[in-house]
Amino acid sequence: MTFIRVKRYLKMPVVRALTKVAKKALLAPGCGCQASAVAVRHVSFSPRQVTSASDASYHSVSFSETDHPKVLITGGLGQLGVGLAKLLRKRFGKNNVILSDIRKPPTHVFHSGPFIYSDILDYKNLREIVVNNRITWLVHYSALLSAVGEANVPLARAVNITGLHNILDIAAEHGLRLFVPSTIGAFGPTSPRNPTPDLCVQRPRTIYGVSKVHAELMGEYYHHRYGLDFRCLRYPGIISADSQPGGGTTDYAVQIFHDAVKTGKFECNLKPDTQLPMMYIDDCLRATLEVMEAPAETLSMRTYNINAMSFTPDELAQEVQKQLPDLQVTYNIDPVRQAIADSWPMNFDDSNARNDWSWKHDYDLPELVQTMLNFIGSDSQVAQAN
Ligand SMILES: NC(=O)C1=CN([C@@H]2O[C@H](COP(=O)(O)OP(=O)(O)OC[C@H]3O[C@@H](n4cnc5c(N)ncnc54)[C@H](O)[C@@H]3O)[C@@H](O)[C@H]2O)C=CC1
Ligand SMILES: CC(=O)[C@H](N)C(=O)O
Repeated sequence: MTFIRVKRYLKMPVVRALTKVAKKALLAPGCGCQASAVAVRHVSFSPRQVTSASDASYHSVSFSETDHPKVLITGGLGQLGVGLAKLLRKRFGKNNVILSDIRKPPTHVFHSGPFIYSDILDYKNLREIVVNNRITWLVHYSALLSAVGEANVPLARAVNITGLHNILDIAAEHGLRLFVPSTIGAFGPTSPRNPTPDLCVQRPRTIYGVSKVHAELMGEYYHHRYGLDFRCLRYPGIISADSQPGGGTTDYAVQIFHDAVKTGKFECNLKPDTQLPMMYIDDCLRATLEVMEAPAETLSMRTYNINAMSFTPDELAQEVQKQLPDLQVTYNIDPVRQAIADSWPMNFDDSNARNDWSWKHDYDLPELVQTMLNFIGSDSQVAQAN
């Protein structure tokens, strides 16, 4: 039994390739005891993989496409994770989707399905969760977004880059299907901005953007080198009514709705003519599920742009004013966010996603505004009644 497991383990492409590298280093001329210790330290995956050998083979062999996936969402208490868990639980069953984060979940989230503490910087804890829960899909949402990332570069580098390395290694070792979102922020001032295609110059000027280009490239590298089933969508700015954004450049497009309903006044931190690609959360989460379920042969790429609409603060304000004519909008520009927005795409070309796996958005600007106001309006009426 042990023999069979070790054989299966050695058959995993990632282990095979990494074992070769380790062997080569160990067999290099003049390589004695001391040198082998150095080699093992250099190939730092080695201790991680040796200790998880039997579990790794079990998981990679046992997953069948006809089974429901067992999903782990990291960073699940942010703007997107709770909504994604709800959608995936509807499809795969409540107990097949585990939300995780380093924050304490609100009561309604805690009672809505499995929640677990997971710090993506803690490799062993992450591995334990994947093994004990027989995880087959990993949706990696933990990140520091563009504006908060610029405010704390060392933390953004740790979470967005070191954390991603842990995720990639775990996913490769355990044969997981891995989704990592990228962003319009993975492009920079030298990228074509209107429209921005999938493949072009990517020289972002934020730690967030740099870390996301790194994630795209590392995921694709692991896919080609080790067969990791890596899938990635570049999201536009996401707009949601029942979850708050986590400190990005596109956050204004959520805040305007709350302020419009609650105070009738909104102070915008971007210039009125700053055009950015945006999407309603339901479209974003559906796209995520669709690309995760897409047959591998339909994916001509592993990283796709997706888009729904593009607008400026002025255009958004005018659309909101059609419903709430008394809304007053003023502008107080945040230079950090403005500089970031000025380097990002104005329009996103998502034709590859539309052609390859039939991506199609449901919400344009008028439907987005109507939906947001209905949701926030009814919510504030309930709050006032209570
Ligand atoms: N919301 C948006 O407009 C867009 C989001 N994305 C991407 O989608 C993903 C999810 O985004 P949001 O939910 O908006 O982000 P968010 O900022 O709202 O949430 C991120 C979560 O990561 C968690 N986190 C931070 N450090 C962690 C650690 N060490 N271990 C585990 N969790 C940790 C935080 O506690 C937080 O709950 C991110 O990767 C983001 O880059 C991409 C483009 C647009
Ligand atoms: C577009 C994003 O990635 C995010 N909302 C941000 O503004 O940082």
